[in-house]
Amino acid sequence: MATGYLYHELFGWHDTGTNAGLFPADHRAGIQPFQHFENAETKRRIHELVVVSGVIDRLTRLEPRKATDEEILLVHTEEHLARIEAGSEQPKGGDSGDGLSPFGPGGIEIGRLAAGGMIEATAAVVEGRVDNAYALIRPPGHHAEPDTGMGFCMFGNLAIAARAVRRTHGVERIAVLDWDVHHGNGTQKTFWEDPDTLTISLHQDRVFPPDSGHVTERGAGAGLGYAVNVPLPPGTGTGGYLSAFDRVVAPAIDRFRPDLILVASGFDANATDPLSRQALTSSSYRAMTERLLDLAATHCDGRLAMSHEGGYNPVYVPFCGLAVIEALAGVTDPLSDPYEPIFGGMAGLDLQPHQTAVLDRVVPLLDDIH
Ligand SMILES: Cc1nn(C)c(C)c1/N=N/c1ccc(/C=C/C(=O)NO)cc1
Ligand SMILES: [Zn+2]
Repeated sequence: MATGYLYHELFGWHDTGTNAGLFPADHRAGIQPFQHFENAETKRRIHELVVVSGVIDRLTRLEPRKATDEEILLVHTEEHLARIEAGSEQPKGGDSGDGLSPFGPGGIEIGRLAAGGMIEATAAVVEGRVDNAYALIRPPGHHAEPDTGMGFCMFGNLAIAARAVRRTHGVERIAVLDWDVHHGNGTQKTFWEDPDTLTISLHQDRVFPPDSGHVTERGAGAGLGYAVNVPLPPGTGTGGYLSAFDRVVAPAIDRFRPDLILVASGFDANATDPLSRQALTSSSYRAMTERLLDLAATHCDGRLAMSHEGGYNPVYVPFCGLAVIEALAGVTDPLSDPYEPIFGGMAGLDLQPHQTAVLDRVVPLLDDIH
Protein backbone atom coordinates (compact mmCIF):
# COMPACT_ATOMS: atom_id res chain seq x y z
CA MET A 1 0.00 0.00 0.00
CA ALA A 2 1.65 3.26 -1.13
CA THR A 3 0.42 6.23 0.86
CA GLY A 4 1.31 9.75 -0.22
CA TYR A 5 2.06 12.31 2.51
CA LEU A 6 2.31 16.03 1.87
CA TYR A 7 3.51 18.63 4.34
CA HIS A 8 5.67 21.76 4.10
CA GLU A 9 7.13 23.99 6.81
CA LEU A 10 5.61 27.03 5.13
CA PHE A 11 2.17 25.82 6.27
CA GLY A 12 3.40 26.60 9.79
CA TRP A 13 4.18 30.17 8.76
CA HIS A 14 0.59 31.05 7.81
CA ASP A 15 0.12 33.91 10.30
CA THR A 16 -3.30 34.00 11.99
CA GLY A 17 -2.32 36.48 14.69
CA THR A 18 -3.12 36.75 18.38
CA ASN A 19 -6.85 37.35 18.65
CA ALA A 20 -7.48 33.66 19.45
CA GLY A 21 -9.34 33.64 16.15
CA LEU A 22 -12.55 34.95 17.61
CA PHE A 23 -12.23 38.11 19.66
CA PRO A 24 -9.42 40.73 19.50
CA ALA A 25 -7.48 41.21 22.72
CA ASP A 26 -9.00 44.05 24.77
CA HIS A 27 -7.99 44.57 28.37
CA ARG A 28 -11.13 46.63 28.96
CA ALA A 29 -13.17 43.50 28.20
CA GLY A 30 -10.77 41.19 29.99
CA ILE A 31 -9.78 39.54 26.72
CA GLN A 32 -6.10 38.62 26.77
CA PRO A 33 -3.97 38.20 23.63
CA PHE A 34 -3.46 34.57 22.65
CA GLN A 35 -2.56 32.67 19.52
CA HIS A 36 -5.45 32.01 17.11
CA PHE A 37 -7.22 28.68 17.65
CA GLU A 38 -6.20 27.91 14.06
CA ASN A 39 -2.43 28.07 14.54
CA ALA A 40 0.57 26.13 13.30
CA GLU A 41 1.01 24.03 16.44
CA THR A 42 -1.45 21.18 15.80
CA LYS A 43 -0.22 20.69 12.25
CA ARG A 44 3.46 20.77 13.25
CA ARG A 45 2.77 18.30 16.05
CA ILE A 46 0.96 15.89 13.73
CA HIS A 47 3.95 16.04 11.39
CA GLU A 48 6.45 15.55 14.20
CA LEU A 49 4.54 12.53 15.53
CA VAL A 50 4.47 11.06 11.99
CA VAL A 51 8.27 11.50 11.90
CA VAL A 52 9.16 10.45 15.46
CA SER A 53 6.86 7.39 15.31
CA GLY A 54 8.76 6.20 12.24
CA VAL A 55 5.58 6.09 10.15
CA ILE A 56 7.20 8.69 7.85
CA ASP A 57 9.45 5.86 6.55
CA ARG A 58 6.38 3.98 5.29
CA LEU A 59 5.02 6.97 3.36
CA THR A 60 5.74 8.39 -0.09
CA ARG A 61 6.62 12.04 0.40
CA LEU A 62 4.79 14.42 -1.92
CA GLU A 63 5.71 18.06 -2.50
CA PRO A 64 3.20 20.93 -2.73
CA ARG A 65 3.16 23.58 -5.42
CA LYS A 66 1.31 26.85 -5.66
CA ALA A 67 -2.14 26.69 -7.23
CA THR A 68 -2.42 28.98 -10.24
CA ASP A 69 -5.03 31.71 -10.62
CA GLU A 70 -6.74 29.51 -13.21
CA GLU A 71 -7.00 26.63 -10.73
CA ILE A 72 -8.29 28.86 -7.93
CA LEU A 73 -10.87 30.32 -10.32
CA LEU A 74 -12.20 26.81 -10.96
CA VAL A 75 -14.06 27.40 -7.68
CA HIS A 76 -13.71 31.03 -6.63
CA THR A 77 -14.85 34.32 -8.09
CA GLU A 78 -12.42 36.89 -9.48
CA GLU A 79 -13.55 39.19 -6.68
CA HIS A 80 -12.56 36.72 -3.95
CA LEU A 81 -9.14 36.11 -5.50
CA ALA A 82 -8.66 39.88 -5.84
CA ARG A 83 -9.60 40.38 -2.16
CA ILE A 84 -6.94 37.90 -1.07
CA GLU A 85 -4.33 39.36 -3.43
CA ALA A 86 -5.03 42.88 -2.12
CA GLY A 87 -4.84 41.81 1.53
CA SER A 88 -1.66 39.91 0.85
CA GLU A 89 0.00 43.11 -0.39
CA GLN A 90 -0.85 45.02 2.79
CA PRO A 91 1.96 45.55 5.33
CA LYS A 92 0.02 43.62 7.97
CA GLY A 93 -1.81 41.22 5.69
CA GLY A 94 -5.58 40.88 5.44
CA ASP A 95 -8.59 38.67 6.12
CA SER A 96 -10.23 35.99 3.94
CA GLY A 97 -13.70 37.42 4.31
CA ASP A 98 -15.38 37.11 7.71
CA GLY A 99 -12.98 38.98 9.99
CA LEU A 100 -12.13 35.68 11.72
CA SER A 101 -9.75 34.40 9.05
CA PRO A 102 -6.63 36.61 9.05
CA PHE A 103 -3.45 36.07 7.08
CA GLY A 104 -0.09 37.86 7.07
CA PRO A 105 1.68 39.85 4.35
CA GLY A 106 2.30 37.56 1.36
CA GLY A 107 -0.22 35.16 2.88
CA ILE A 108 -1.81 34.35 -0.47
CA GLU A 109 1.31 32.40 -1.40
CA ILE A 110 0.76 30.01 1.51
CA GLY A 111 -2.91 29.76 0.58
CA ARG A 112 -1.87 28.85 -2.96
CA LEU A 113 0.50 26.22 -1.54
CA ALA A 114 -2.33 24.64 0.47
CA ALA A 115 -4.66 24.46 -2.52
CA GLY A 116 -1.84 23.33 -4.81
CA GLY A 117 -0.79 20.76 -2.21
CA MET A 118 -4.22 19.14 -2.27
CA ILE A 119 -4.18 19.21 -6.09
CA GLU A 120 -0.81 17.43 -6.08
CA ALA A 121 -1.93 14.83 -3.53
CA THR A 122 -5.15 14.14 -5.45
CA ALA A 123 -3.34 13.96 -8.80
CA ALA A 124 -0.80 11.50 -7.35
CA VAL A 125 -3.71 9.24 -6.32
CA VAL A 126 -5.56 9.59 -9.63
CA GLU A 127 -2.37 8.88 -11.61
CA GLY A 128 -1.69 5.80 -9.50
CA ARG A 129 1.65 7.03 -8.20
CA VAL A 130 0.23 6.29 -4.75
CA ASP A 131 -2.86 4.35 -3.65
CA ASN A 132 -4.08 7.03 -1.25
CA ALA A 133 -2.78 10.26 0.29
CA TYR A 134 -2.98 12.68 3.20
CA ALA A 135 -2.35 16.40 2.52
CA LEU A 136 -1.38 17.99 5.84
CA ILE A 137 -2.03 21.51 4.58
CA ARG A 138 -2.83 24.91 6.09
CA PRO A 139 -4.82 27.22 5.89
CA PRO A 140 -7.87 24.92 5.87
CA GLY A 141 -10.53 25.18 3.18
CA HIS A 142 -13.90 23.53 3.72
CA HIS A 143 -15.73 26.71 4.83
CA ALA A 144 -14.47 28.79 1.88
CA GLU A 145 -17.34 29.48 -0.51
CA PRO A 146 -16.89 30.60 -4.14
CA ASP A 147 -17.24 34.29 -3.24
CA THR A 148 -15.65 34.42 0.22
CA GLY A 149 -13.38 32.78 2.73
CA MET A 150 -14.64 32.14 6.26
CA GLY A 151 -14.08 30.08 9.38
CA PHE A 152 -10.30 30.30 9.12
CA CYS A 153 -10.45 29.16 5.47
CA MET A 154 -8.94 31.08 2.54
CA PHE A 155 -9.50 28.85 -0.54
CA GLY A 156 -11.58 25.70 -0.97
CA ASN A 157 -8.53 23.42 -1.20
CA LEU A 158 -10.46 20.16 -1.65
CA ALA A 159 -13.06 21.67 -4.01
CA ILE A 160 -10.31 23.16 -6.17
CA ALA A 161 -8.51 19.81 -6.30
CA ALA A 162 -11.72 18.01 -7.26
CA ARG A 163 -12.37 20.37 -10.18
CA ALA A 164 -8.68 20.35 -11.17
CA VAL A 165 -8.44 16.56 -11.51
CA ARG A 166 -11.80 16.46 -13.22
CA ARG A 167 -10.38 18.82 -15.84
CA THR A 168 -6.92 17.29 -16.24
CA HIS A 169 -7.66 13.61 -15.66
CA GLY A 170 -11.29 13.25 -16.65
CA VAL A 171 -12.36 12.03 -13.21
CA GLU A 172 -16.15 11.98 -13.34
CA ARG A 173 -17.88 10.93 -10.13
CA ILE A 174 -16.27 12.28 -6.96
CA ALA A 175 -17.60 11.51 -3.47
CA VAL A 176 -16.59 13.98 -0.76
CA LEU A 177 -16.89 13.06 2.92
CA ASP A 178 -16.38 15.90 5.43
CA TRP A 179 -15.82 14.55 8.95
CA ASP A 180 -14.59 17.86 10.34
CA VAL A 181 -16.89 18.68 13.27
CA HIS A 182 -18.06 21.88 11.52
CA HIS A 183 -20.38 21.85 8.52
CA GLY A 184 -18.62 21.67 5.16
CA ASN A 185 -20.62 24.58 3.81
CA GLY A 186 -18.02 25.73 1.27
CA THR A 187 -17.65 22.38 -0.46
CA GLN A 188 -21.42 21.89 -0.36
CA LYS A 189 -22.11 25.29 -1.92
CA THR A 190 -19.51 24.78 -4.64
CA PHE A 191 -21.13 21.53 -5.80
CA TRP A 192 -24.73 22.41 -4.85
CA GLU A 193 -26.14 21.72 -8.32
CA ASP A 194 -23.64 19.06 -9.40
CA PRO A 195 -24.88 15.42 -9.52
CA ASP A 196 -21.34 14.21 -10.27
CA THR A 197 -20.03 15.41 -6.91
CA LEU A 198 -21.64 13.85 -3.84
CA THR A 199 -20.97 15.88 -0.68
CA ILE A 200 -21.61 14.21 2.68
CA SER A 201 -21.00 16.20 5.88
CA LEU A 202 -20.93 14.61 9.32
CA HIS A 203 -20.90 17.52 11.80
CA GLN A 204 -22.08 18.69 15.19
CA ASP A 205 -25.52 20.24 14.80
CA ARG A 206 -25.36 24.02 14.13
CA VAL A 207 -21.94 24.70 15.66
CA PHE A 208 -20.40 26.54 12.70
CA PRO A 209 -21.37 28.21 10.43
CA PRO A 210 -24.41 29.15 12.54
CA ASP A 211 -27.70 27.70 11.25
CA SER A 212 -25.91 25.65 8.58
CA GLY A 213 -25.83 21.93 7.70
CA HIS A 214 -29.48 20.99 8.22
CA VAL A 215 -30.81 17.63 7.00
CA THR A 216 -33.03 19.60 4.63
CA GLU A 217 -30.03 21.06 2.76
CA ARG A 218 -29.96 18.57 -0.12
CA GLY A 219 -28.69 20.38 -3.22
CA ALA A 220 -30.69 21.92 -6.05
CA GLY A 221 -31.60 21.31 -9.68
CA ALA A 222 -29.73 18.33 -11.11
CA GLY A 223 -27.81 18.22 -7.83
CA LEU A 224 -30.87 17.62 -5.63
CA GLY A 225 -30.12 14.69 -3.34
CA TYR A 226 -26.35 14.87 -3.88
CA ALA A 227 -25.73 16.99 -0.80
CA VAL A 228 -26.18 14.91 2.35
CA ASN A 229 -26.05 16.46 5.82
CA VAL A 230 -25.89 14.58 9.12
CA PRO A 231 -26.14 17.14 11.96
CA LEU A 232 -25.21 15.03 14.99
CA PRO A 233 -26.18 16.17 18.52
CA PRO A 234 -23.49 17.50 20.87
CA GLY A 235 -21.74 14.74 22.78
CA THR A 236 -21.87 12.21 19.96
CA GLY A 237 -19.11 9.63 20.33
CA THR A 238 -17.85 6.67 18.33
CA GLY A 239 -21.17 4.83 18.45
CA GLY A 240 -23.07 7.65 16.80
CA TYR A 241 -20.40 8.36 14.20
CA LEU A 242 -19.94 4.72 13.17
CA SER A 243 -23.71 4.27 12.96
CA ALA A 244 -23.82 7.38 10.73
CA PHE A 245 -21.09 5.80 8.65
CA ASP A 246 -22.81 2.43 8.31
CA ARG A 247 -26.37 3.76 7.78
CA VAL A 248 -25.61 6.90 5.70
CA VAL A 249 -22.04 7.26 4.39
CA ALA A 250 -21.52 3.71 3.11
CA PRO A 251 -24.98 3.32 1.50
CA ALA A 252 -24.69 6.75 -0.11
CA ILE A 253 -21.25 5.96 -1.56
CA ASP A 254 -22.44 2.49 -2.65
CA ARG A 255 -25.34 4.07 -4.54
CA PHE A 256 -23.10 6.80 -6.00
CA ARG A 257 -20.30 4.48 -7.24
CA PRO A 258 -17.54 7.12 -7.21
CA ASP A 259 -14.39 7.18 -9.32
CA LEU A 260 -12.58 8.94 -6.46
CA ILE A 261 -13.22 9.55 -2.75
CA LEU A 262 -12.01 12.77 -1.09
CA VAL A 263 -12.15 13.57 2.62
CA ALA A 264 -12.22 16.96 4.35
CA SER A 265 -10.37 15.63 7.35
CA GLY A 266 -10.67 17.77 10.44
CA PHE A 267 -10.04 16.28 13.88
CA ASP A 268 -12.10 18.79 15.86
CA ALA A 269 -14.76 16.17 16.66
CA ASN A 270 -12.21 14.75 19.13
CA ALA A 271 -13.28 14.58 22.76
CA THR A 272 -10.91 17.36 23.88
CA ASP A 273 -11.47 19.99 21.21
CA PRO A 274 -12.05 23.58 22.39
CA LEU A 275 -14.29 24.53 19.45
CA SER A 276 -16.86 21.72 19.63
CA ARG A 277 -18.61 19.26 21.92
CA GLN A 278 -18.21 15.83 20.30
CA ALA A 279 -16.41 12.87 21.83
CA LEU A 280 -14.34 10.99 19.25
CA THR A 281 -10.97 9.40 19.95
CA SER A 282 -8.11 8.30 17.71
CA SER A 283 -9.69 4.84 17.34
CA SER A 284 -12.86 6.48 15.98
CA TYR A 285 -10.86 8.09 13.16
CA ARG A 286 -8.98 4.86 12.51
CA ALA A 287 -12.26 2.97 12.20
CA MET A 288 -13.76 5.55 9.82
CA THR A 289 -10.61 5.46 7.69
CA GLU A 290 -10.70 1.66 7.49
CA ARG A 291 -14.33 1.81 6.37
CA LEU A 292 -13.43 4.36 3.70
CA LEU A 293 -10.55 2.18 2.48
CA ASP A 294 -13.02 -0.67 2.00
CA LEU A 295 -15.41 1.59 0.08
CA ALA A 296 -12.57 2.93 -2.08
CA ALA A 297 -11.39 -0.62 -2.81
CA THR A 298 -14.92 -1.61 -3.81
CA HIS A 299 -15.64 1.34 -6.07
CA CYS A 300 -12.50 3.08 -7.28
CA ASP A 301 -9.36 0.92 -7.01
CA GLY A 302 -8.63 2.37 -3.58
CA ARG A 303 -8.42 5.97 -4.79
CA LEU A 304 -8.75 8.08 -1.62
CA ALA A 305 -7.23 11.50 -0.81
CA MET A 306 -7.61 13.53 2.38
CA SER A 307 -7.29 17.29 2.90
CA HIS A 308 -6.49 18.52 6.43
CA GLU A 309 -9.02 20.89 7.96
CA GLY A 310 -9.65 21.71 11.67
CA GLY A 311 -8.63 20.20 15.00
CA TYR A 312 -7.34 22.43 17.79
CA ASN A 313 -6.04 20.51 20.79
CA PRO A 314 -2.26 20.29 20.24
CA VAL A 315 -1.93 17.42 22.72
CA TYR A 316 -4.54 15.07 21.28
CA VAL A 317 -4.98 15.94 17.60
CA PRO A 318 -1.58 14.40 16.72
CA PHE A 319 -2.79 10.97 17.87
CA CYS A 320 -5.95 11.32 15.75
CA GLY A 321 -3.94 12.36 12.69
CA LEU A 322 -1.43 9.56 13.14
CA ALA A 323 -4.22 6.97 13.46
CA VAL A 324 -5.65 8.03 10.08
CA ILE A 325 -2.27 8.03 8.36
CA GLU A 326 -1.36 4.64 9.88
CA ALA A 327 -4.65 3.22 8.57
CA LEU A 328 -4.07 4.68 5.10
CA ALA A 329 -0.59 3.13 5.05
CA GLY A 330 -1.80 -0.24 6.33
CA VAL A 331 0.42 -0.06 9.41
CA THR A 332 -0.18 -3.27 11.36
CA ASP A 333 1.63 -2.19 14.53
CA PRO A 334 0.11 1.22 15.22
CA LEU A 335 1.33 3.48 18.01
CA SER A 336 -0.79 3.05 21.13
CA ASP A 337 -2.80 6.19 22.00
CA PRO A 338 -2.23 6.70 25.76
CA TYR A 339 -5.29 8.95 26.02
CA GLU A 340 -7.71 6.44 24.46
CA PRO A 341 -8.63 4.74 27.79
CA ILE A 342 -9.36 8.14 29.34
CA PHE A 343 -11.28 9.81 26.50
CA GLY A 344 -12.75 6.59 25.10
CA GLY A 345 -13.67 5.14 28.46
CA MET A 346 -16.38 7.62 29.33
CA ALA A 347 -20.06 6.67 29.53
CA GLY A 348 -22.44 7.54 26.72
CA LEU A 349 -20.09 7.10 23.79
CA ASP A 350 -22.17 4.26 22.35
CA LEU A 351 -25.08 5.00 20.00
CA GLN A 352 -27.85 6.99 21.71
CA PRO A 353 -31.56 7.13 20.77
CA HIS A 354 -31.50 10.84 19.95
CA GLN A 355 -28.61 10.22 17.56
CA THR A 356 -30.50 7.37 15.90
CA ALA A 357 -33.41 9.76 15.46
CA VAL A 358 -31.24 12.05 13.30
CA LEU A 359 -30.03 9.14 11.17
CA ASP A 360 -33.62 7.93 10.71
CA ARG A 361 -34.39 11.29 9.03
CA VAL A 362 -31.40 11.10 6.67
CA VAL A 363 -31.53 7.46 5.51
CA PRO A 364 -34.68 7.73 3.32
CA LEU A 365 -33.17 10.72 1.49
CA LEU A 366 -30.43 8.54 0.02
CA ASP A 367 -32.95 7.05 -2.42
CA ASP A 368 -32.42 10.14 -4.61
CA ILE A 369 -28.78 9.18 -5.27
CA HIS A 370 -28.40 7.35 -8.60
C1 LIG B 1 -20.75 32.04 15.25
C2 LIG B 1 -19.85 33.09 15.78
N1 LIG B 1 -20.23 34.33 16.13
N2 LIG B 1 -19.15 35.00 16.54
C3 LIG B 1 -19.16 36.40 16.99
C4 LIG B 1 -18.07 34.15 16.45
C5 LIG B 1 -16.69 34.51 16.78
C6 LIG B 1 -18.51 32.91 15.98
N3 LIG B 1 -17.85 31.73 15.79
N4 LIG B 1 -16.85 31.65 15.06
C7 LIG B 1 -16.22 30.46 14.75
C8 LIG B 1 -16.34 29.28 15.53
C9 LIG B 1 -15.71 28.11 15.14
C10 LIG B 1 -14.96 28.06 13.96
C11 LIG B 1 -14.35 26.77 13.57
C12 LIG B 1 -13.84 26.55 12.36
C13 LIG B 1 -13.34 25.22 11.99
O1 LIG B 1 -12.61 24.55 12.67
N5 LIG B 1 -13.77 24.70 10.84
O2 LIG B 1 -13.45 23.45 10.46
C14 LIG B 1 -14.84 29.22 13.19
C15 LIG B 1 -15.45 30.38 13.58
ZN1 LIG C 1 -13.71 22.42 12.08
